[in-house]
Amino acid sequence: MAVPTPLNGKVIIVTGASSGIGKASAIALAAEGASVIIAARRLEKLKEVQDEIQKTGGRALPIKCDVTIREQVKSMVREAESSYGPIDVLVNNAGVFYLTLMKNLKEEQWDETLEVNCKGVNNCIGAVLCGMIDRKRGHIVNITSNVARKGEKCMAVYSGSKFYVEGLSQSLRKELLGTGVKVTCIQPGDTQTDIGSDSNDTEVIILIF
Ligand SMILES: NC(=O)C1=CN([C@@H]2O[C@H](COP(=O)(O)OP(=O)(O)OC[C@H]3O[C@@H](n4cnc5c(N)ncnc54)[C@H](OP(=O)(O)O)[C@@H]3O)[C@@H](O)[C@H]2O)C=CC1
Ligand SMILES: N[C@@H](C=O)C(=O)O
Repeated sequence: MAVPTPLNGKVIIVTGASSGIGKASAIALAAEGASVIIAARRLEKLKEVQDEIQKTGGRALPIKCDVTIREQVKSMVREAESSYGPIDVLVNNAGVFYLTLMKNLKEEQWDETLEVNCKGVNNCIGAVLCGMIDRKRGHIVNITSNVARKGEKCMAVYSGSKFYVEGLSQSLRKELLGTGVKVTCIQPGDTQTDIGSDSNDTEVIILIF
């Protein structure tokens, strides 16, 4: 007989679940009995994660979604709810990271970092929040970073983007007091994933390696 767990039957969205921390989190949550919606841009990778979850008897629904595009996020949440029911937990994990010195003006990387790490978080929260408030329950989990509380060189824009999420979370937590909706930030330590592998600031690469 299956042992009941606190996550049994919960409906949980994990963004950025096609690799790294999001993928590992989705697999772990499904193993605890949650129905997991796995969202990211690379559908083929999401399907591999779904296969891995289903092989051990878990439930996972892959949905292609770019968190920077608000309409795609709303549609992902609609599809998730029509398949699995109301969202209990949103894990805002999708993120990008470039190691770069600000003076080297990697402007496209700055913009992408803010689009994904800040606006993507707004879009995802915006798509689930009213439903959670109406149901008087829900949990928003934001993946930030150690550099969300203390800056480090070569990470100015990334660190700023994660400070943003910490600030948003503190304010939202106060705004939601008494509603039954919780907000949590998690600051993972350094984890070996593909993040940062597209960094191409040669000065940083020379500095670090
Ligand atoms: N690794 C580490 O040391 C640490 C990581 N973190 C944070 O953890 C989170 C996960 O990072 P990690 O697992 O390391 O990195 P990965 O690069 O392995 O994962 C990042 C995920 O984000 C997704 N993603 C990126 N852009 C978008 C987008 N526009 N829309 C939807 N999904 C997107 C990617 O999927 P796809 O490309 O398929 O869209 C991918 O699944 C990030 O927020 C990161 O800042 C925090 C502290 C330490
Ligand atoms: N390693 C950094 C990015 O992934 C971090 O600690 O946030």
